[in-house]
Amino acid sequence: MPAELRRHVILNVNVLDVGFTPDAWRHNDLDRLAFADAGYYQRIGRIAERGTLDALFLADSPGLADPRVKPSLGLEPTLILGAVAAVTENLGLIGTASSTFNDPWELAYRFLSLDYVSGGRAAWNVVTSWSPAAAANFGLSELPDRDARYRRAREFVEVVTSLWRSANGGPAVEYRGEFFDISGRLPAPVSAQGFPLLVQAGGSPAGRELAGREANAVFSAELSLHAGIEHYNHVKAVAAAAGRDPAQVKILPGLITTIGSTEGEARRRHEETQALSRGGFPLSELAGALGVRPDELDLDALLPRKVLNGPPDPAHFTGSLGFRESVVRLATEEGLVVRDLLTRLAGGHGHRQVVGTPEQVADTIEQWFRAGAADGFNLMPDRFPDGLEVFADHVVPLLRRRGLFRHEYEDRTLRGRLNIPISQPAAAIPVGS
Ligand SMILES: Cc1cc2nc3c(=O)[nH]c(=O)nc-3n(C[C@H](O)[C@H](O)[C@H](O)COP(=O)(O)O)c2cc1C
Repeated sequence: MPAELRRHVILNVNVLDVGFTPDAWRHNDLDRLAFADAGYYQRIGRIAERGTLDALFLADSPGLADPRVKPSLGLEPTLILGAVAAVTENLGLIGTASSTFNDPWELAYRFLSLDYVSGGRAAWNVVTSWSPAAAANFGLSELPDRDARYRRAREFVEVVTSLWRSANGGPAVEYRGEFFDISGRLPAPVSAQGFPLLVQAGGSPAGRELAGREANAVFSAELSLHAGIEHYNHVKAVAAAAGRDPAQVKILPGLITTIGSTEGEARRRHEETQALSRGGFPLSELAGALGVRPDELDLDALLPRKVLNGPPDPAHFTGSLGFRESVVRLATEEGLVVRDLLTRLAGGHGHRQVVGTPEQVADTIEQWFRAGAADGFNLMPDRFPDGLEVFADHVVPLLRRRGLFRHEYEDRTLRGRLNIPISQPAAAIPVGS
């Protein structure tokens, strides 16, 4: 099929906890520990496949979150994705793993094995992470600064992709870098799609650079169409400058959805979840994302100058610069006081949110896709599983009718569906250039 006929919106479902509104776990209808059960992900995977979604996406934070904020248990993503693979046939499987903490050989082995057993459906989402608690779990006294994390990420990606290419008789890897010194090859077989796709999340300049040079897809956080277009064009331009086809890097912002059969019903559902919030948490989360203390934010005032001037020390502010920029831009463009900003962010996630009917959700998706702000979305339903069910059963048919989404899976591998063939090995890029 010609490439232009295959071009449609890419839709992944991002499964975090019991849903994306921060206090969804307090809802009486939900099992707050459901996400500590592999069957939970399998049920969601089946719904996603019913809606012919591209992939199920899992974040990862290899450290304990504050249990006073929400239930803090997690299961390792590639293992859960293996369980989802067992009950699905086509759904892609995207797992997040940090390049700051893992070992590249071990990670390459784990993801290629997942890719093989799933029939070529896996992707690795590379992140550089932000949590000092996670760093301590890996024996680091502090989180390395952003520059060092991204230097390591570039080497890590190069080693992992070289190892994937070494599988099944490919060339052995001889790598000497600032962080890794490796002679090796992988014992795993190549998969039906060759090896996993590479996704990236992190919107700082270094993050966008890594994405444009290496990634097949980017999970971004964008609140306005204008910012979305800018990010989209930036990453595509980096890809072109690196000698890549810009169409080979797909931009997928997060999209939080609260859907009702009428706008009023959607609003009531949204307000019901908001009402579960017990204060404190959203403000502390926003403060952390901005790099200030909660008491430095006045609920009835605009963001303070200190915030607008940038993070106190960009090298040591450990949060995501991409998230931060997205939130500050929204507040300044729309003149929001902190209280209104918190409502708009539903907890400081920095992702676009739609509360409305299936038509309104489809309209947003179509608008961003046609405006060149997104190749698709990482969907973040307010609650699972019903938030995804209503998307699969009511939004997907609308997108199909508009010619924006597939009616059935056209290829069993993720690479085939996204039309991303394996490229020749890229020319080596000197570290730090
Ligand atoms: C959309 C998005 C999703 C992210 N998901 C994760 C994740 O699952 N696990 C993690 O450790 N870090 C995650 N990060 C955080 C980044 O890895 C981290 O903040 C890092 O410092 C780089 O972000 P930056 O380039 O935006 O500054 C995510 C960041 C963004 C923007």
